[in-house]
Amino acid sequence: MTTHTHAYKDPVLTLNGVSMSFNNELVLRDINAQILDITRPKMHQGQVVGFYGRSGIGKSVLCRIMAGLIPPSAGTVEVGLAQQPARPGMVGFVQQRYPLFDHRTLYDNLLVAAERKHAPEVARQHVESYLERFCLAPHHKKYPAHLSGGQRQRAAIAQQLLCSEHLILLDEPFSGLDVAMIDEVKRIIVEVTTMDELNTVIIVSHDIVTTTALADRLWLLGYEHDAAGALVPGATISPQHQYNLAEMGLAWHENVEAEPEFGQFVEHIKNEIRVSA
Ligand SMILES: Nc1ncnc2c1ncn2[C@@H]1O[C@H](COP(=O)(O)OP(=O)(O)OP(=O)(O)O)[C@@H](O)[C@H]1O
Repeated sequence: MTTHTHAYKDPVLTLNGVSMSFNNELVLRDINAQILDITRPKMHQGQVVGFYGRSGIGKSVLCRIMAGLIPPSAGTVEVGLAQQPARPGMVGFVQQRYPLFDHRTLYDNLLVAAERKHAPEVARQHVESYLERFCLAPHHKKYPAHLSGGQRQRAAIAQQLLCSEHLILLDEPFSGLDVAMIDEVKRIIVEVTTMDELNTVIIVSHDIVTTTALADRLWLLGYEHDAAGALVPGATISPQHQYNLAEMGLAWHENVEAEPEFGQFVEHIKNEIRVSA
């Protein structure tokens, strides 16, 4: 196992007693979790959090709460070094269908996002730099309908990064992609986290191997049982289901997936997911 030294600083995301009910049905129960800014020697790299759980357990609901799109029934979400309550637009949220404005070119889609945060001239510079970084420059005059699935996805990630405050949620970024595209999305996620030490990407995925290989931290949403063995209503992320891969020597590094400890850990996670619902 490779040892990678690291240190933690201030929080960049705090979930404080988050619960959510719909029509008296408790979906999420008392979630307490925190992501701290991580520093590594000679590296300015952010973090990737893999977020897992059985289908229908509440991952999308928690993402919408973290993105400030819906308020929780109880608890708070605080974002960024200033630890401000999450508001719409603060947290980038790339949903599966990659929503872009169909009647605007790719360039204009990105410019609208960048102008939410920057003055027009600075916004243009940011858009041009992101078009280059995400290999989208040759397509900047195209409308979303004329982009490939992968290009739309890269555009949606760039759009959310341009207007958000370092935190970005990706909902199933690997689903429906061929192996070459999965490699490309992985490269982009690594690129996003290496852009800025504060950049944090939360990946909701059923693709445990691909996501764990990229992750520094994992959250597993599941149910708990009471002392009598009965299921407690409402899914939560218990402390033992908040894994710190940096401390386990399994945080992202070249070819981590080839290491025997990685394979054993993935099997452990799969088993935990099987028994968590
Ligand atoms: N607006 C709503 N009103 C009522 N119930 C809702 C609402 N939104 C979500 N739910 C319920 O909350 C639960 C969790 O849904 P959610 O979409 O978060 O699951 P998920 O873990 O993202 O599932 P999947 O992996 O299949 O996408 C489901 O039972 C769903 O029906």
